[in-house]
Amino acid sequence: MDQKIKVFMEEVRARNPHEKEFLQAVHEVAEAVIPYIAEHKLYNGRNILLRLAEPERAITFRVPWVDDTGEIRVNRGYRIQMSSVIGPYKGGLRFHPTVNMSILKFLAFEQVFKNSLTTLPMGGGKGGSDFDPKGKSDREVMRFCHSFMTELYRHIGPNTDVPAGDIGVGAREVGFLFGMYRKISNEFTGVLTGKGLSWGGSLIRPESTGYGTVYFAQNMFKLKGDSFKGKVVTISGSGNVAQYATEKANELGAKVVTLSDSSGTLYDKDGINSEKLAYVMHLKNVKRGRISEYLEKYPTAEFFSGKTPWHIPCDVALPCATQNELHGKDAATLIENGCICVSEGANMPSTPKAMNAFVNAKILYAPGKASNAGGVAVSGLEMAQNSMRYSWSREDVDEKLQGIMNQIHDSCIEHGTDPDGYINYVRGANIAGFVKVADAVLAQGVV
Ligand SMILES: NC(=O)C1=CN([C@@H]2O[C@H](COP(=O)(O)OP(=O)(O)OC[C@H]3O[C@@H](n4cnc5c(N)ncnc54)[C@H](O)[C@@H]3O)[C@@H](O)[C@H]2O)C=CC1
Ligand SMILES: O=C(O)CCC(=O)C(=O)O
Repeated sequence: MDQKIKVFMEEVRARNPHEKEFLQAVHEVAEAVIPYIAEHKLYNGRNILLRLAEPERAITFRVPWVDDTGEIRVNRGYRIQMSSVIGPYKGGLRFHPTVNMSILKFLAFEQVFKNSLTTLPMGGGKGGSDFDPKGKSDREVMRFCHSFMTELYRHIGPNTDVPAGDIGVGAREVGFLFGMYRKISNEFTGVLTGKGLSWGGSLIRPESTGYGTVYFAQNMFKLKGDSFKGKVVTISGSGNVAQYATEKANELGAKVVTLSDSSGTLYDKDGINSEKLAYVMHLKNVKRGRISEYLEKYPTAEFFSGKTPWHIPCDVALPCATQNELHGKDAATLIENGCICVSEGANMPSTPKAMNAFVNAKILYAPGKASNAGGVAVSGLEMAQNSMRYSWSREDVDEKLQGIMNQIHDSCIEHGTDPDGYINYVRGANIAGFVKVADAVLAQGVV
């Protein structure tokens, strides 16, 4: 089997030689799915995974814009349309200086399997730009978003490709992007999700990724007769996903003691309660400051400059910042310190060594494509509400989100249970995500 995986990866590597993150994401899926294909004749000899590892379309484009000093700036825009076999391309836009083809292709590839897991009819895509919103004025961000959309609009549409937010793209950016799309297409359609409530957005979409990550962990605990009550939780990041994971973990009786950003980790041993979280939300979403500024208001907290949260002892770790932010040695430290559950809010935050360490230690470990699927799931519900020209209540959407997270958890159990009863959620998520897409690929022929 190792030989089959090696041969497959050689072919993918030959075509994408320098795309480290993309190759990492493909390898993780191949390790689970190639043995499964070998045991299921229906999928044998059809090169399904090879086809899924090649984007249907990868678009790059120039994004010129004018900064506040009048200087003309240029960034690169991207949209990777990975697979539309089970529905329109769906996935976020990331604005961050590290954005490149490898990162967006890994994200688009993950998105195909994640969206399949949600049970909703959505294909996979991802896009973005190397534009850095940090330190830019609202007007600069608006001019950039408008320019970005004047090219992107010709490649997307409510039945073709429906982008949303990701790192660096939140409610403000989605607003500017939607405004330009509406103007140049002369249509008001659900072409983006994560929209404002008064113009087609869904209740619970801002909360959904963070809440979903906690709901997934709650499911893992439930199976063991355990819960979040009294657990100490470390969270990385302090953006959208981290904020709402904190809110839900607090609500379930846990104590969240860390948040972070690219400058370091905030540690508040007394817990980041709802009052302190409101301060963080203002700091990050309105003031757009650094997490270290928390200490100006709550001076008993500590700040570890340049460090991630994983050295702080905890029962539960929720990585909610970015890819490869949790290394093998961090996983070893977490396990040594008694961590019993890791649920990923970010996409591929654990390196392969860290993933193996969690699985080998047989702790509860959920990979992002399962545990963070709540965000795109509620995006799918936003699309459904837009099509109906109707809005569901907060309770309705939250109940549907919980139902979807439960179903994803059940699919992982179905495909990931080891003979000794341990649930390998990595294998479970990859196989369950693959089966639905593979069946559609077979039904539709070589296209
Ligand atoms: N927003 C959504 O609905 C979804 C987001 N995700 C993933 O969740 C993660 C966080 O995304 P959001 O919270 O939406 O973005 P955001 O832009 O609101 O927040 C990103 C956070 O990550 C931190 N961060 C970014 N790069 C970092 C680095 N190199 N080192 C340390 N910290 C870093 C930022 O400081 C910030 O706190 C990403 O991996 C994203 O792909 C996954 C599913 C859905
Ligand atoms: O809501 C969406 O369409 C995208 C969410 C996303 O980017 C993700 O799941 O990583």
